[in-house]
Amino acid sequence: MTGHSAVIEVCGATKAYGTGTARRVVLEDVHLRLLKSEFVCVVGASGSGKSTLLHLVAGLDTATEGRIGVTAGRPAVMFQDHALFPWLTAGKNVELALRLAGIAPGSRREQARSLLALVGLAESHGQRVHELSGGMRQRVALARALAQGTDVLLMDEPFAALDAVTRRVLHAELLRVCAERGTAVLFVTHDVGEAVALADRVVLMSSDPGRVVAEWSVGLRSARGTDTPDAAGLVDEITARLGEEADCSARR
Ligand SMILES: Nc1ncnc2c1ncn2[C@@H]1O[C@H](COP(=O)(O)OP(=O)(O)OP(=O)(O)O)[C@@H](O)[C@H]1O
Repeated sequence: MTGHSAVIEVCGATKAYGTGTARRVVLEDVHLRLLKSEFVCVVGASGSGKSTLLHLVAGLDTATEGRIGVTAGRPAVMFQDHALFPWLTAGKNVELALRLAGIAPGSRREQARSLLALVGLAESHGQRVHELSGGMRQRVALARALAQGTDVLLMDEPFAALDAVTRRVLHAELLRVCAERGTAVLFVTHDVGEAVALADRVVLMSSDPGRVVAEWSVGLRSARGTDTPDAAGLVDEITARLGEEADCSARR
């Protein structure tokens, strides 16, 4: 991997599914680089290959061409569906991840407690997942992802199923936790407002095939996470460009 502090480096990644006349190029020559502690949101129309890109970076699928480098082993992944064990307590779910990360049995319980406290669930250690609200479950999922102890977190619409207020609270929590731990985040969403609220950088993908076609540095334009006129202007600008891309792909 080139560059000192890049934690994710995607170089010319192409992904095609099928063969012969059924071959379909979903991603084409995608380049993307994330530095330590950087928060990058990927937006694009449905089917533009955002999830596919995340799967490639996660090592859940392989690129047809190109190279994908991730430092510090396997990144943690968090999806819209929390995928927790509902019959286990919040604490046990996190402890399980700690066990898989090779943490010694004696310190798992304490570490699970402090991770749950970090995501604002200090009191819920002993509660079973099925007793928790949707927002609380996503917090447990975040604690479990953090339990893997990696510098890189990959998130695919993790808050899409939550109401606006809960989502806002979790945005603030996520930014705080990642800043505290120096975690880099690659976050997929089709909500441009969410992207501008969270990201240092927003990357826009085209469809058919998915390519990185535009990029905005949010920090240069507005303070993230706030309802400033600059942030609203940036949301409008990115949304307009997203619309142009959707029109282009509809004409192809
Ligand atoms: N295993 C697969 N086999 C064949 N085609 C696939 C496979 N996985 C994804 N695709 C196709 O790749 C394209 C991109 O899918 P992907 O889920 O990455 O898009 P997306 O931008 O994340 O979409 P959305 O915003 O709707 O979640 C879609 O047309 C999808 O049908």
